[in-house]
Amino acid sequence: MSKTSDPSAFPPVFEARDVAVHFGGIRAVDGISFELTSGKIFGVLGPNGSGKSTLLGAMTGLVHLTSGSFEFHGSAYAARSAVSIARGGVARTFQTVRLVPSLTVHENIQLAADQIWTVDAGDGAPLRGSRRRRAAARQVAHAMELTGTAQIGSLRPSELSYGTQRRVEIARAIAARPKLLLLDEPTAGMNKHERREIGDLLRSLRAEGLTQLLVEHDVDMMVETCDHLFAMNSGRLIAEGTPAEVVRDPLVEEAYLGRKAAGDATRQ
Ligand SMILES: Nc1ncnc2c1ncn2[C@@H]1O[C@H](COP(=O)(O)OP(=O)(O)OP(=O)(O)O)[C@@H](O)[C@H]1O
Repeated sequence: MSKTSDPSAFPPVFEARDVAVHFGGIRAVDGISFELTSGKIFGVLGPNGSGKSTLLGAMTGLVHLTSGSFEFHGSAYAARSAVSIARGGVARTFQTVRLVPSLTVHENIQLAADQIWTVDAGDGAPLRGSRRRRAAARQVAHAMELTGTAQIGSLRPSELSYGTQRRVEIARAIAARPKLLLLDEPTAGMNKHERREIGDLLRSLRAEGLTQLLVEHDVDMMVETCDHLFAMNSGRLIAEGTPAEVVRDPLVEEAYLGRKAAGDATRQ
């Protein structure tokens, strides 16, 4: 159980129970359980190939579970399609930028809102016509404001720095008005300044109550940004707790931090 949760006061937003994803003989995710509670930033640390992206893929319906189950706001969803999971409120960004090159920033962000906005936030009634368009436009404007992309709405992805493209991707995910946002290495390829900006952005999303699960290799950023960390190795959860606890865990040091340090030394 997540140490950040008090089950009686805050039922989990998301629960994974003994989840496994096998590709033939490869146990990419090998029987892990965890809970995500509301309005916090959770992080997943782990060396290359430890199963982090496969886990996010399974959580978003892009990868089939071999066994185990997920619950989102108390409802099972392992068998649902990726589209229905997204419509249900789980959004994600990918390791590589996936913006549509021929569309402007605004159009890219609008795309997500158009696909997702089918029901009213309050009463769940289907939204149609101008009501639907107005609701989507409000959410697009809000996502662009939050991510600092409002001033670049008319530009195309090729005119933006890599870091800004990543921010547009986050804006697109937020425009789908998720209840849970999964971020796969959002700061990959960014400089220190851009990484700090992304950290600030994730904290401002947390202040709005958005639950987030972040996969990152930048340990400093994870420690600064996350409320609770999970550490994976060879498809298994080897530690969880506060960032300070997890980075000091001997199993994590051996599996991830030690190996990274050795790798860094090799490259120098
Ligand atoms: N579609 C697939 N078919 C076969 N094997 C796969 C597939 N996807 C992932 N794997 C394997 O599953 C394991 C976990 O991979 P995964 O990409 O989830 O790790 P990761 O922790 O996200 O790694 P990285 O940090 O490098 O992105 C690896 O051994 C990988 O080669």
